[in-house]
Amino acid sequence: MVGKSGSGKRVYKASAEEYKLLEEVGYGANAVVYRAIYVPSNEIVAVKCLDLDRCNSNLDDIRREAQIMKLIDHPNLIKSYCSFVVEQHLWVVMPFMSEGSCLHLMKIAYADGFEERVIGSILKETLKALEYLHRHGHIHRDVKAGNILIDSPGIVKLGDFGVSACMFDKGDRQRSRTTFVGTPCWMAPEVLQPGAGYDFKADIWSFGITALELAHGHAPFSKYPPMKVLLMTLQNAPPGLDYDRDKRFSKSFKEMVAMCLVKDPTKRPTAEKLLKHQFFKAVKSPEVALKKILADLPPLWDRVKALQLKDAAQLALRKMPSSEQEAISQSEYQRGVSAWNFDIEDLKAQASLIQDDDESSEIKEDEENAKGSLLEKVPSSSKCNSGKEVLEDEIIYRGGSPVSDDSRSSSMRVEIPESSMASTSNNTRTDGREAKVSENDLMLANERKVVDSKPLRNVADAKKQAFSGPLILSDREKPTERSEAANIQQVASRPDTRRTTNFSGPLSLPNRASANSLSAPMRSPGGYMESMEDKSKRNVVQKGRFSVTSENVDLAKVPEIGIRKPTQGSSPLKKSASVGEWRYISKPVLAAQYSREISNSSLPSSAIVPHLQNLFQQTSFQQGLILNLLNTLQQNDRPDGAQAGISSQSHTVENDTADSASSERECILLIKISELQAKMMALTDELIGAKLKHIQLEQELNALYSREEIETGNEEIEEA
Ligand SMILES: Nc1ncnc2c1ncn2[C@@H]1O[C@H](COP(=O)(O)OP(=O)(O)OP(=O)(O)O)[C@@H](O)[C@H]1O
Repeated sequence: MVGKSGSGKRVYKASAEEYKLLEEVGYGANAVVYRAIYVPSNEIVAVKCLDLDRCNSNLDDIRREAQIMKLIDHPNLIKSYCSFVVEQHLWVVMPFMSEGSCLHLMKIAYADGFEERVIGSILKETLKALEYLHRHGHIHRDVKAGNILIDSPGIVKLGDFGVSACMFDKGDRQRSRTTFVGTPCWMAPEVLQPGAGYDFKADIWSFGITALELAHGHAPFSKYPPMKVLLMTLQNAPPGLDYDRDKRFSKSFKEMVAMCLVKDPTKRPTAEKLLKHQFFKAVKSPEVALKKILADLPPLWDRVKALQLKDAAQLALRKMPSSEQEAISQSEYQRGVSAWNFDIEDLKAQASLIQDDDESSEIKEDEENAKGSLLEKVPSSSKCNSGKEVLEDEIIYRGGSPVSDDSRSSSMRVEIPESSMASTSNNTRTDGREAKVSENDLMLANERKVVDSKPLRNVADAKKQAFSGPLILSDREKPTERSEAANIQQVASRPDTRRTTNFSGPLSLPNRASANSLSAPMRSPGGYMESMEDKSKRNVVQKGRFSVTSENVDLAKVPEIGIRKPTQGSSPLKKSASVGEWRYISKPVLAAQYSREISNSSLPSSAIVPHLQNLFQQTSFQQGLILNLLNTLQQNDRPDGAQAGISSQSHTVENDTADSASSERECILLIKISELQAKMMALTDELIGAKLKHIQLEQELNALYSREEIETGNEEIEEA
């Protein structure tokens, strides 16, 4: 089997042996992307390795989709040269976009977003791609900065079309799919609204969100937990560029964004019409507009590594036993990974976790700006904690409204078996490679490390991993069998990071356990529209798990960074097969080993980061344990006898003294721990900065060397 390049001249063989995978240049919810060499012609290409196991799809359908991707022919769309199956992966060969995605660019160098002229140029190219797709009856459904790819010297292409996340649901697959996939921040309200159905105008909404993302460096609401974003998208006024706050942007840009972000899809312009908007008239060609932002950047793979390291460090720092799910989901969410499987039970559970103590100004601004019609129906005092009610009203009941046409509804509705709910295991990286940062990753050399198809085999290995440990800190293993008492006990034994900031009063239990134990089944008909011609055909918003996928960072690996790799199963932190479940193995022996290794070696500063992370994790974990012990002490000493077997009479003066002494100790410990945390964060930031600087210096040095070599060569020639 062979494929052809866009020009129709080059032929690509559909066989893994013909491709040499080089560095990892990107990762998404379902795929890892590599720079690769097409051996027969020595050409650089990109190979996207899509994990079919995670797609929950019929192979023929995926093949058909890949064919569609091959047929696409537009300068602003990434087309595939060919695709083929390697074990449980689909390899899609496509042009290599040397500057990566706009999201990567922002993360590495433009955290606050791009200048308007850059944005205009990127958006115009993207819009041309959308216009082409829509004209041909396709909806992209995943327009976002992470899917807008750039090649030097400024070619902009929309990617992730056709294969990503098995977006094209047709025929049988529509019925068999058990997850509703999308990237919440970018999703149009009608997409989130079960039963509403949607068409190509959903792309225009996502396009508007992408404009905001490029302007601010992040999508609106990205700091909120995912389920809150769903509610906010449905209930709040649409986000937009603020006329005062976003002074640096022109009126026409603001207008253009506002046109896209209208809740009623029929009122949004088509891509064709939008292209004629005033804003796009003055836009320069991307080669000119993007030149400045692409200058002086390290190679894509080094950027990706740096980002991975940063992500890993951030997650590790935030990672605490009871907040691991929030940390991961938040990270994924902010990255805009499109693998969110919505499950109302989990949504309800998450809703109960929403707190109004968000500190970021963005969140406050968002809340101030939010003048949602539906939200107004909810008493303000209960908005946050009543997320559950809001969900029930707005999602469950509306979503569950019966579809009158029985035959249609039977083909639309999908009820996920309990087993599949329990087995949603998306925690391993999509290609099965050890996530993120390995010892090699930490080496800053510009060596081009060649990888083979080993990562694909590792998937199976990763899945086979037995996760066991003496201390199980998850309450999710058997939700239906667990008693409330057991929940409480388990939660009591689980440290909660939020407590660390609360230095006074008794340590309260989080409500996650009870929230998570909600188990009422829910079905939800929903709406996808396949194409413009197919508007009447309603698709399924299926029940699935609100699954947290952490392909981006495998925290289980973080403690291993920079040290000898422990044997399988000996990592102190393991992911279990079920979502969000973590098991901790407290191992002082490992800690001792780490410190021995650190002190015995002259490691470069970059290699120390992971050790710091590890120390930090251990500290956090110990902190959790201390808190739990203190909590248990407090509960046992409580005078009201609420705890079994304790009577008020037993509360003596000694107990009072012990109480105050222990709470004093608790305070001191907590303060110390917080100080340690702050120091660790500062150190990690510093080291990451140093690493990036190192890369840059190395490049400069290399350039100097080669210049010198050339000069010496010239001199020799002259002398000769
Ligand atoms: N052709 C390419 N050249 C260079 N980098 C690429 C290419 N294709 C994809 N990437 C990088 O890989 C990342 C992931 O790819 P992609 O979005 O296709 O995967 P995915 O699993 O579908 O992700 P998502 O979760 O965003 O849907 C992109 O964000 C981009 O940074």
